[in-house]
Amino acid sequence: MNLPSDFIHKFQQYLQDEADAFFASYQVSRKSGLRINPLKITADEWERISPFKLEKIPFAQNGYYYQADQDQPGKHPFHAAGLYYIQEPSAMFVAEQLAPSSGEKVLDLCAAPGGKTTQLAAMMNGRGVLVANEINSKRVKALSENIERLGITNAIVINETPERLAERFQGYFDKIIVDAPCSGEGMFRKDEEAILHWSEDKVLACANEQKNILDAAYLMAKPGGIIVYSTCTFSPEENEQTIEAFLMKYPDVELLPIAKIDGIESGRPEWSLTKNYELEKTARLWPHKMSGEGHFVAKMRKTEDTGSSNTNLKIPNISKAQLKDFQSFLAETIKGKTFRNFYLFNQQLYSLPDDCPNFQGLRVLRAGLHLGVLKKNRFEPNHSLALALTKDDVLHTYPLSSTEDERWLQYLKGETFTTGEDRGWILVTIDGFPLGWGKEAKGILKNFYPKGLRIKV
Ligand SMILES: C[S@@+](CC[C@H](N)C(=O)[O-])C[C@H]1O[C@@H](n2cnc3c(N)ncnc32)[C@H](O)[C@@H]1O
Repeated sequence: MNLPSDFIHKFQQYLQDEADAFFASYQVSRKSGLRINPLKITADEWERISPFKLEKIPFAQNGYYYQADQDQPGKHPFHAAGLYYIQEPSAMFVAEQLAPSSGEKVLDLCAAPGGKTTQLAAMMNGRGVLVANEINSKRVKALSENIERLGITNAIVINETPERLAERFQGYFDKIIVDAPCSGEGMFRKDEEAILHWSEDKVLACANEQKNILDAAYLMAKPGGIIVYSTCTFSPEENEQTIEAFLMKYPDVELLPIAKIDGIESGRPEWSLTKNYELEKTARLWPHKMSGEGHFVAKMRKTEDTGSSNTNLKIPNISKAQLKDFQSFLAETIKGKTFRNFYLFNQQLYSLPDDCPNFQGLRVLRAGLHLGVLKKNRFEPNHSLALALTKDDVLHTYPLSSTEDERWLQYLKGETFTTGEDRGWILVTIDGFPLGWGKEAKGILKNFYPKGLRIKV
């Protein structure tokens, strides 16, 4: 791998004796990670059924290293069933620092494709409000799909600039992650493009952008609210110096300590412009000190009250009579599970989180749980609903096995099945975990796995 010469020169200066070990890490193959989804499976159950050779990641609850030369977890049907999220190991450390609780109001400001969002959602366990925002209109679609796949029911996916979001969510959030766009020096092993696009100008441009994004995050935090800032780059301009500038601009913000475990080190106060020794509290994950690509993380608390702008949405916005076809679907398909906070938008029916904020007028891709669509005299369930259920929530399943035959592959390709029965909506499962819907009539199970997700033949 050919590292940019300016990059080598820069880190020889910064790292001195350590520089050779740092550069050598770029020549070693990287370790891949996956994080299991506790919304669907416990660690014990996963360790019993895992088809992959795994090793625990010490600093991330639910995180495992896998052997990329032996296994392809992205192609296993458990991936389509949302049992795990494939994530770079050191990235898993970031959301652990925010550690939201059930019921809190949480923002992931730069969220796509959803690594941190899905981790935060698992910690929130379906309660509270999780706003996942992504500025890029293509990347936000992948974010929305990942939220669906993992069965997350309390997220609102938004495609706005941080500034526009801040106008609407002033003083609203208990906890915010700013996983900032950066020069990606920790991506060099994974992505040659990151090397080609790197320059010192890019580092400085990213540092400017990061400061603007943090301004918006500051406005959106409640008094007492926590902001976790992270990058996957090493340049001090985007890390210690970005936080240094933030602390100088907002004197009410205080840095909070991060536990330095398992090879994780302190940030480098000596790399800040004012040698602010508080920056010792930040964390650096170095690829030559732990198994992962590297990250910088800072955890802060805002103390001042800077006003608030959001009000709750008025829900439900739909009458009991309009819900008639949905109620018939529930009676015929679902057992022992209720839904609330109904919200109808263009005939699409959602179940919103409790205390849902007013998102009207913003570009929203997904709000809470997408239940389905009200068609003329019938209700058609959405794929999101299938992935948010368990096999025990429904009257009928069509069980597929990941080991016995390849019918799961036929299902993911969109094929129909002959069942000989006529039971209506059926939850198709893989080893007991929902994969999607099928509709059975006159002995044929029609495939409702979304066309955009199907495996191409
Ligand atoms: C490091 S990535 C986020 C990764 C994500 N948090 C995850 O864990 O999967 C940074 C994101 O910031 C977005 N971004 C780029 N410029 C931005 C800006 N000016 N404001 C907010 N987000 C921006 C990028 O599109 C990108 O998706």
